[in-house]
Amino acid sequence: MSRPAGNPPYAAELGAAKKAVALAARLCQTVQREIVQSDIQSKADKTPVTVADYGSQVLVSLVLNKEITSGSFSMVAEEDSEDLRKDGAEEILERITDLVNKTLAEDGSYNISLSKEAILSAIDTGKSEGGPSGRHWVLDPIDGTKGFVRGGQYAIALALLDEGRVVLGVLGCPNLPFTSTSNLSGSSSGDQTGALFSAAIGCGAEVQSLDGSPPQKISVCTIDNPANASFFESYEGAHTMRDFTGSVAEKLGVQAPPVRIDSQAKYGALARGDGAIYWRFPHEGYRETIWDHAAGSIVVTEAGGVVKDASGNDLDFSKGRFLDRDTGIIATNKQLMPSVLKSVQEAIKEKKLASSPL
Ligand SMILES: Nc1ncnc2c1ncn2[C@@H]1O[C@H](COP(=O)(O)O)[C@@H](O)[C@H]1OP(=O)(O)O
Ligand SMILES: [Mg+2]
Ligand SMILES: [Mg+2]
Ligand SMILES: [Mg+2]
Repeated sequence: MSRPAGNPPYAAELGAAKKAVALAARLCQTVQREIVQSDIQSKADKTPVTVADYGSQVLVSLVLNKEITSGSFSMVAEEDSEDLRKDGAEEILERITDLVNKTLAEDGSYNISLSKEAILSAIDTGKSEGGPSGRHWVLDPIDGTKGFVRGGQYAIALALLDEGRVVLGVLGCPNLPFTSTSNLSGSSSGDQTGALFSAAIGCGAEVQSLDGSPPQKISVCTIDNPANASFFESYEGAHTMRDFTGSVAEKLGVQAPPVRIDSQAKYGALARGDGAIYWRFPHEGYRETIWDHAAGSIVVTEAGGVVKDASGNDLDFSKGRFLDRDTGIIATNKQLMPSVLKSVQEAIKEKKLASSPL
C-alpha cells in the first residue's frame, strides 16, 4: 500500500490507534470512577470482565473502522459477545450501550449512536485468529481487569500485526503517573496521571498525556549492573510464580524489592526507564495470549529494550491468538538481558531438578 512521501511507515494506522485508545480510555475512566458490583461479570474461565472491557472493545473497533477505510478489517481481541446474548444480560448490555453512546456524544468526532445489536456486532469484530499473513489489529480492551476493578493500574493495549510481525503498538495507561512510577505508592505529588505510550517499527517509542500533549521520545534505562536494577512483576500473585522470580532476583544480586503493578503498564514504565527489568512466569499450563504482550513488547523494543522468552527467543505473534513461546517472558535493556537469561535458565534447571523424582 503506497503512502505519501515523507510519511513514516504506518503513520495513518498509528494515528487511528492513538485516537481509538484515547477514546476507550475516557470510557474506562468514567466506569472506574463509579464502578458498581453489577458492572463486573465473571467469565467461564473465572476471570473478571466489566462493562468497560466490552465498551472499550466497541469504541476501538468503531474508531479503527472509521479512520482506516482501506483494506479489509481483521482484529484479534480478548472479548466476545457470547455472554451478552444470554438471558439475564439485558441490563449489562443496556449499560454498555449507554456508556458507549455517551462517550461518543461527549467526544463529538462521529455523529453516531449505536443500537444494542450494533454493540454486539462491534464486540464480535475481534474474533479473528490472526496468523502469519495479512494485517490484524490485536486488542486487549482492558489489560489488567483485576487491577481495574481494584482501582489500580490497567492498560488499553492495541497493536498491529503485519505479515506475522508486530509493527505498531499503543498502550493507554489512565492511572499511571505521567512522569514516573517512582510515586506509585499514590503519594499525592500532584503528579499528572495518565500516559499514552506508542511505537511504530523503526521509529522509536514515545509517551504523551492521554489528552494529547506533544509526544516525547522515551528509552529504557542504561543500568548494566543487576545490583542496581529494580524489577516489575504482576500485582496478582496468581499471575506469576513469585518464589521462582525471587530466586532469579537473588541469583542476579538484585537488591531492590519488586514493583508490583497490574497490566502492560509495566512495559510502558520499563520503556521510559522507571525500572530495569519486567519478567513474568505464569503457573504451568497457563497459555499467554498475543493481546497481553503485542503492544507492550514493541513499545519496549522501540525504546531500545529487548523482549525474549526464557530460552532467549523473540516472542512469536504469528501463530494465532496464543503466543508460541517457551516458559516465561523477560523484558529489559540490552546490557542486562544476558545475565538475566543466564540466571533464569539456571533457576529453571534447579526447579526441574528439585521437582523431578529422585
Ligand atoms: N491466571 C493468569 N495468569 C497469568 N495471566 C493471567 C491470568 N489470568 C488472566 N491473566 C491475564 O494476563 C495478564 C496478567 O498480567 P498482570 O498480572 O501483569 O496484569 C492480565 O492481562 C490478564 O488479562 P486481563 O486482565 O486482560 O484479563
Ligand atoms: Mg481478561
Ligand atoms: Mg490481558
Ligand atoms: Mg483484558
